[in-house]
Amino acid sequence: MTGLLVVTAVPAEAEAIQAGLADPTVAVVPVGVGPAVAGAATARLLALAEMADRPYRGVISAGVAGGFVGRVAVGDIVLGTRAVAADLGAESPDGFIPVDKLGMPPELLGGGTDVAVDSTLLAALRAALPDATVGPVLTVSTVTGTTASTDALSQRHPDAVAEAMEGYGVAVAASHAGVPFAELRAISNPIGPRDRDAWRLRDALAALTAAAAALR
Ligand SMILES: O=C(O)c1cccc(C(=O)CC[C@H]2O[C@@H](n3cnc4c(=O)[nH]cnc43)[C@H](O)[C@@H]2O)c1
Repeated sequence: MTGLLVVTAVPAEAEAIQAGLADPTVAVVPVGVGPAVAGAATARLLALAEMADRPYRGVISAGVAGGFVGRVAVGDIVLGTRAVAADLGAESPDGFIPVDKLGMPPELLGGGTDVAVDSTLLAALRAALPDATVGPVLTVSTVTGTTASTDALSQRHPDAVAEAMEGYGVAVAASHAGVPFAELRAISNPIGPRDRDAWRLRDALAALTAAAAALR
């Protein structure tokens, strides 16, 4: 049995986590941006480890994220309770319809649009990061960037704390491999009208480095 696998979107996130790690058995791999590439790359890493008879004992989707204003602040650490595929579905004149409400056979939906994180892994992370905000983390393929879409998303997910672009894909890969899943994010920007200059990447990456000691 090997240690934990931590997957990030970009190398800067992986380097930030690597810089704070205390446990040498944790592997940190930047796998790419978005749920499809992150899910496929994670599935491959998990399968290779399994074939080598060195399965990972957990996989964590980690990196920076947008935070819902009023629920979390820039620089905060978030621990996901569920990874929610928030834009997987259909638009309609009456609003967004999640894919699991479109009448498709459930077996085609791979467990639905909402994957719970592993309770044991989450409990260990909560104990090590008592100041973290805990709640559902949305996975989107398009970064939310208007007031209208922010309000709609916030109303559809009143308990969600953050959005990022990989968690659901990594969660599905973990679920198919039978490996416990969790999500750890540092808030780099508020979710809202797009303002790339307002992103506090350096602060968020520093928060990731500080949080990385909890990954063991
Ligand atoms: O340019 C850099 O130095 C740099 C350093 C670290 C990270 C990046 C990214 O571009 C990260 C992309 C990654 O961040 C997540 N993210 C962050 N904010 C949001 C958001 O408001 N909505 C959705 N996703 C967000 C996401 O997981 C991206 O993959 C650049």
